[in-house]
Amino acid sequence: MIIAIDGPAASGKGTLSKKLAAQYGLPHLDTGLLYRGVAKSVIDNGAGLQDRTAAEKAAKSLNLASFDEISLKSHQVGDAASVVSAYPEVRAALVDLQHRFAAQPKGAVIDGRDIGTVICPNAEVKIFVTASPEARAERRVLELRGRGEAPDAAKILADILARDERDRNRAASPLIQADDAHLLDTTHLSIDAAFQAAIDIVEAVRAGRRA
Ligand SMILES: Nc1ncnc2c1ncn2[C@@H]1O[C@H](COP(=O)(O)OP(=O)(O)OP(=O)(O)O)[C@@H](O)[C@H]1O
Ligand SMILES: Nc1ccn([C@@H]2O[C@H](COP(=O)(O)O)[C@@H](O)[C@H]2O)c(=O)n1
Repeated sequence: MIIAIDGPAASGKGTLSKKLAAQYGLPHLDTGLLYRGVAKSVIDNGAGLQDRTAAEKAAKSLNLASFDEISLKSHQVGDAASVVSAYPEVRAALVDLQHRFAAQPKGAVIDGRDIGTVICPNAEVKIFVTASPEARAERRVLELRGRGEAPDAAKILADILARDERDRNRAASPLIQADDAHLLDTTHLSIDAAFQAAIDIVEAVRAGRRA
């Protein structure tokens, strides 16, 4: 079974994906980490984010084994990732890896922005996770505080809005809800309630396929 989870930044995709993967015994891929890896590599190599050749080279030589998730998960790297992810050549370089992950015998839970629309259009279950920008910014602020940082809440909200704008309006694989995706708005849901709602969606789809 392939479960495709898409949605904007800090909507709770990763949290839900990890929990669904544990629930159903499936491997999980956070595709945002791939784009973050490309952005970090470009930055570390001293190239500018507008340098498309450097970004494509970084995407083609991405080494997952060297990923340091903590540094990749920083707010700045997330913003940089949304710049390089708009380059079609970067996206193209990362498609095979995602397809190979999805082709595992038991299936997979994969989260990102274009999983239900481009990477796994035939996924059995598609969930589009969303939440208001304010709720997402508040979650991100709490997350960063938990890591010992002192984020500026107004700037975090502005950055989330700017990232939404870039991700939704780019030409290559924009963030969009697939026609057959189930919308899950977590604005007023706790993590546990959102997880239960996601399980309800998966179980309803499975029951429908059995019927
Ligand atoms: N329903 C929820 N209620 C409150 N906090 C939540 C909820 N879901 C997730 N969170 C918290 O919000 C933060 C962002 O969640 P998460 O990393 O899952 O989002 P994401 O969509 O994967 O983000 P990104 O795409 O930017 O990586 C985390 O600190 C997480 O614990
Ligand atoms: N399938 C994907 C996944 C991510 N992106 C881009 O990467 C940025 C960071 O992603 P996070 O999920 O880790 O926040 C994101 O803003 C997107 O620009 C993507 O394009 N496609």
